[in-house]
Amino acid sequence: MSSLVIRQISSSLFNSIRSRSNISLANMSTKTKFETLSITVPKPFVYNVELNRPDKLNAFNGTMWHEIGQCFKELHTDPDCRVVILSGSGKLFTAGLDFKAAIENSQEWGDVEDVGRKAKILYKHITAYQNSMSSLELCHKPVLAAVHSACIGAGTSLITAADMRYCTKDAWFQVKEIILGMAADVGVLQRLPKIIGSDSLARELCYTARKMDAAEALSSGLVSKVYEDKESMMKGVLEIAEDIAAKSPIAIQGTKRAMVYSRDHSVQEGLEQIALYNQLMLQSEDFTNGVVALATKQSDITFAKL
Ligand SMILES: CCC/C=C/C=C/C(=O)SCCNC(=O)CCNC(=O)[C@H](O)C(C)(C)COP(=O)(O)OP(=O)(O)OC[C@H]1O[C@@H](n2cnc3c(N)ncnc32)[C@H](O)[C@@H]1OP(=O)(O)O
Repeated sequence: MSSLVIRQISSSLFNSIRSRSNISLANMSTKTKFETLSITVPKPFVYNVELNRPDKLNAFNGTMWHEIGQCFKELHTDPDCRVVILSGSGKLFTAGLDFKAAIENSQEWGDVEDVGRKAKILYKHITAYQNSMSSLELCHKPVLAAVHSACIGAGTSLITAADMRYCTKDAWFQVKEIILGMAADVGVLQRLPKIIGSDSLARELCYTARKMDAAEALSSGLVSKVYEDKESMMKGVLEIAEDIAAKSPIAIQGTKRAMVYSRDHSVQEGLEQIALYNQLMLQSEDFTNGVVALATKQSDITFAKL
């Protein structure tokens, strides 16, 4: 064995021990407290963000819109978080827009007479809500949506900004905005056709607001897997999340960034983006350690926090 490989192996083992010692149990507790979200850490590096207004069917009020954006912005830079599971508490995932809160909030622009000024206020709200949804995508950590029972309106927009989706067999999805007399404006029209790969089916769902059941969600590619019930879903999704959390965070975050970027750019632009990323990241210890582990058949490799 060459001295270079020996040096690499010792560096790899050192980093592996250092990474393990970096996993501080003190950090694995609920962090920032949110009013409408519950954050827990079920396994090292795996966070569970739960929509937590069960008595209001997890409907989106102003606070929830704001806190989702705030939460994913924080998780984006949290080195203890490598993967996020997004679920809902109570009887269903979410009933979508809280129409009672929406009626109250409309007073802010309802009293303004001039159409241009009203429009400006509405624009501010719409773009803030869009940013809240997009925060899942802008967060470099993979987000796994776990849906049980109903996922309506804003909820369907929310899960289309996640990386992967899973559901229970009693789950159903609805793009309901058309019934409210509005064109959906927080991401589902943009993201759904690309996820399910059928523009025709996406338009049918958005124009008719018909419910899509779990079997159709699976066959159309909206979800990756259907589970018997919420308990088995949470267990199964946690296993997938743990698997991802054990991988190099540089590799996982780079992969997410490349896939989000490539969805919206040409193949050539995507190739350039990943070449620029990897010209830096292939110099990281994760790459050296990963290759050495493979070459020396080490199976328990761990990676330092990022
Ligand atoms: C710029 C903003 C862009 C965002 C736009 C987003 C748009 C959308 O999200 S459109 C979708 C809006 N949501 C709905 O239309 C869902 C309406 N609710 C239902 O269909 C049913 O409630 C549901 C199937 C979710 C559950 O049915 P279930 O029989 O189990 O419960 P209910 O007896 O119907 O409801 C229990 C109480 O919850 C209240 N409630 C239900 N949904 C909402 C909601 N979205 N917002 C506020 N409150 C909701 C319902 O009124 C009942 O209250 P109470 O009568 O006081 O017991």
